[in-house]
Formats: sequence, structure tokens, C-alpha cells
Amino acid sequence: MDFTSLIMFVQVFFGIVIGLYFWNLLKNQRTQRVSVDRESRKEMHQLQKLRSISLNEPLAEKVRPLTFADIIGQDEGIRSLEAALCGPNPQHVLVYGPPGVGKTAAARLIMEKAKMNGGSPFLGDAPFIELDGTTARFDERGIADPLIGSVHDPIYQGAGSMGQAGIPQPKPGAITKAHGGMLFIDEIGELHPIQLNKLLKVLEDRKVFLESAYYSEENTSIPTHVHDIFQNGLPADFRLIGATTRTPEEISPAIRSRCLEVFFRPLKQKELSTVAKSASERLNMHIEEQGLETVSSYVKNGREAVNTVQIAAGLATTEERESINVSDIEWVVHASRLSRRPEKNIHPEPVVGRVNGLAVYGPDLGMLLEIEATAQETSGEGMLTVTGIAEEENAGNEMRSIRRKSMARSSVDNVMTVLRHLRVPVERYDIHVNFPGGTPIDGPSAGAAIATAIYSAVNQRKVKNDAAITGELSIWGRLKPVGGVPSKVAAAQEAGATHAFIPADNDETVVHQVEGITVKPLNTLNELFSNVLVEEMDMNRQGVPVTESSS
Ligand SMILES: Nc1ncnc2c1ncn2[C@@H]1O[C@H](COP(=O)(O)OP(=O)(O)OP(=O)(O)O)[C@@H](O)[C@H]1O
Repeated sequence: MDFTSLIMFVQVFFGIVIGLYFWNLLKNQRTQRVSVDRESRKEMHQLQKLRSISLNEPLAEKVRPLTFADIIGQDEGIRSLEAALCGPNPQHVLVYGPPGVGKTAAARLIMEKAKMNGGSPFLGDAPFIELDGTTARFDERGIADPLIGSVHDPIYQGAGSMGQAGIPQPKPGAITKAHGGMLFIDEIGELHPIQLNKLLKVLEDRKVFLESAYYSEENTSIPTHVHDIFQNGLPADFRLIGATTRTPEEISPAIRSRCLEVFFRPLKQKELSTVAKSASERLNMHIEEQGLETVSSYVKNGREAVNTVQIAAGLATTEERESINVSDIEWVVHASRLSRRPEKNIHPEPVVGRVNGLAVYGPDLGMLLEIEATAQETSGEGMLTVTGIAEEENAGNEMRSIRRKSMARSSVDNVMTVLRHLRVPVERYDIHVNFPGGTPIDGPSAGAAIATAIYSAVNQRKVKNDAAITGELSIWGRLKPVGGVPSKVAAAQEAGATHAFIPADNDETVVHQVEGITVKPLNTLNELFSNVLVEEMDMNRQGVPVTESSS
């Protein structure tokens, strides 16, 4: 074999080896592709099989409110939502309220309502995006952030062909998906502070800038749209609806200052009964009147009312009945370990030392606050006992927390000074003030009611049982304004009171309209006593005259 033949032989040999190599590579790719296709066909078949199966519409879906009229008892909240979002200049909104009272249901309906308004900036296809603040977790390296958006860097697995080409890929978050529409964040109070801060920036800029160490302006292999996103940001112009079960004080002032605040209130017993009734109607089930009464006296909110009816309906259906009996409801109540709603009603008759105070807790929950006092004349120096309250309480926030004497206890001490000033000889009596029932007492606003209870006990004068009182006391016996008056008056009316006495400085014109209760604004404790004490004297004890206080 001469040299040329040898060269040719080597060339042919290497040609065959290289050819075999590429042929093998191609074959492998084809086999891989065939097996991927086979696997995908199998998965698609499985997916189609799953899709072909469908159960009935879940009961929870069937009873979901479809119009605002289906949302019971929240007319005021819905009106505020409409005012904020359905006009030509929609605002960001924070919706406060206890769990299960219709916040989400109303938010889901507001977009359609807004679109009906010709002047609204929301277009016909404006999106409504929902996100849950409790599950919207994010990765601190920015790999994943369902709210703000993230960048999928080429180092990460599954970066695909763009990744192989070293291109960082921006992934839009909910704020961009909601562009031109509304972003509803349920439980916004649970968002991580870092996410909240990022959200605030977006609300300000109406776009979001994403960052990546793999992005370079000079990199010409990066496609134009990625350059555009990194340089100009992703659009994020939307209106925020944040719902929370927390109180306004617990929400960051920065987000509050950018939003209109809307309040959804707890549902009254009658309203819960209506929610239960309409749920049973949607399920095509009849429910006895007494059954409705039982539901509404155990459940605390609309969701619980609907759930109770659903389980009872399920029970009736399995027994092939078309109506829900009281016993079905009782069984559900028992099985779900529901406890009866505390019924705070006014006392049936006037009693010495017993006063209907008014409290408010949570964002908007008014409640009747029972206050009892007894006074026993003593030869020595009188003692003051206060029960039914915490002796000490925490105040402040996460940054600065302090322990202080209970506000209710301080309030009683304040009342004793006021009564001494009014020449009520409290020092001659062992006085016991009790707050039964475990209702939270915010202290100062119960001052006027506590003073009435002690004054009534010392003078043995009965207090009108149909009167409810709220007001802080100045040390000179003047009634000072308090918070939550509308909710307090509504609670008083629901508990059966016919008269509510509030500080004149509150000037809550709105409360004058509560049906079935007369609201009387007063200036001084003396005016209050002459309005709420029954005009009779117990002859066993000398009534103590009240002198006019200087205020
Ligand atoms: N006021 C109401 N009127 C009619 N149905 C209600 C009302 N409140 C709650 N429901 C029923 O309860 C379900 C749950 O209510 P929704 O999710 O709107 O409550 P929410 O206030 O958003 O509660 P959460 O704070 O727990 O998310 C609704 O789908 C509806 O069936």
C-alpha cells in the first residue's frame, strides 16, 4: 500500500467513524424524542381522562353570591366599594372585616359593576387577579415571587434554550397580570413586609423593574423584548383591593395612607338566618323556620351559616329528603362543635347597680357591655374591688411593647375621683364593680357607664334597663367623645335598648337614624344621671344629691 492509499484509507476510516458518531447521535435524539412523545401521549391521555370526569357543581359554588343583592347586610361596605372603584377615578381600597362576611364575594363582583360604568377606565377585558397574602411566599434570591414577578436566570434548571444561550428570562407576577384591571389580595395583612414594601413601590411607579446579575445591556444575544423589560420595566398599573381580618391599627400606615378604607361588619342574627335561607333555596332544599333560628343562633358568620346548611343538606339528600329538619341542623351544630352565640340582651327590668355599657372590638364589632356594682356601707375606710377584667395588659406594637395597668381598672379609679368631686361619699362604702361575660373592655369609653353603676349602687337608685351608655369621663365629670359610636348604637338597638346616651362632642349625625332607638347626646355626668336613673328612692338609704360640676 503506497502512501496516498494510506492517507485515503485513514480519511475514509475517520469519515466512517465521524459518520457513525453523528448517525448514532441522531438516532439517540430520535429515540429520545420518540420516547418523550410516547410519554407525552400517555400523559395527555391521562389528562383527557381526568378532564372527562366531573362531579356535580360543589355546593359551595352553588351558593356563592352572584349579585350584590345576594350579599346580605353589607350595603354600606358595598356602597363604599362602588364609590371607590366604579367611578372614573378608581382608588386603591383596603377592606376590613371579620372572616366570612362577604369581603371576597363583594370584591369578585365589583369589577363587573365597574365595567358597566361608561366613564370607568377599566376596559371590557380588564383582568381581575386574585392572590392570597398567606401563601404568596417569595424567594429572597428573586427566583420566584408570584406577586411582584421574578427572573429565571440561566443557571437554573429548566432554563431551556434561552437559558442555554445565557439569557435571563423575566417572569411577570400578579401585579403585571393585573395591569389595566384589579388585583385582589386576600389577607393582605399577612404579606411579608419585604413584599409589602415592593408592592408600595409598584403602587407609586405603576411598573416594576426586575433585576438579574445575568443581564447585560451589551449582550447582543439577549432578545429585544428582554432588553425592553430590563430597561423600561414591566407594566403594573392596576387598582389594589386588599382584604383583611385585622384591625386598621395592625396594618402598615404606609399602605393605609394610599388606600381608601372600607368596612364590612359582622352579620346580625337575623341576617345570618337570611344567608342560611337563601343558601337552602339555591340548593333547592326547604328548611324549617326553627332550623333557621338554630343555625343563626350558633354560627358567627355567613360562611359558617352556608357551611352548616350545606352539610345538613348533604345529610337530608343521603336520606332522600327534600327538606332540612331541625334535627339535621342540631346534628351539624353538635358535630362541628359550634357553641351558641352569646346573647347580650338588656335586663328585663331596672335594677340597682346594673348598667348597659357599650363596647366595640375588632374593626367594627359593637357589643353590649354589662356592668354591675354593689356598695356596702362600712365603718372604716371603704374598699374598691374590680373583677372581670385583666389586671395588666400589653400595649404598643411589635417595635415597642409596654405592660400597663388595665385600662378598665384605671377607668374605675378615674370614676371614683369624679364621684368624689361630685360629693358622692364613695369612701364610706365597700364598692365592688364587676364586668361579667368576658366582653373586652377598652376602658375609657366605659367611664360614664361605670360611674352610673357606682352612683346607682351607692344611692340605691335603679338604672333604666332600656338605656345604653357610652362615653369617656373627664376628671370633672364631663362626657368626652369615644370611638365606634355607630356600631355601639347598633349593638344597643339589637340588644333591645330603646335609648342610647352618647357624648355630645361625638356629634354622630348618622347614629340618629338607627331605627328603634333614640340617641341622646349629653355633656355631663349629671345630665346622664338625670336621664338614666329611675325616679324613685329606696327609703333604707339616703339619696345623695349631686351638685353641678364645674367642667
Ligand atoms: N354577607 C353575606 N351574604 C351572603 N353570603 C355570605 C355573606 N358572607 C359570607 N357569605 C357566604 O360565605 C362565603 C364566604 O364568604 P367570603 O369569602 O366572601 O368571606 P370573606 O369575608 O372574604 O372571608 P375571609 O376573610 O375569611 O376570606 C360566600 O361565598 C357566601 O356563600
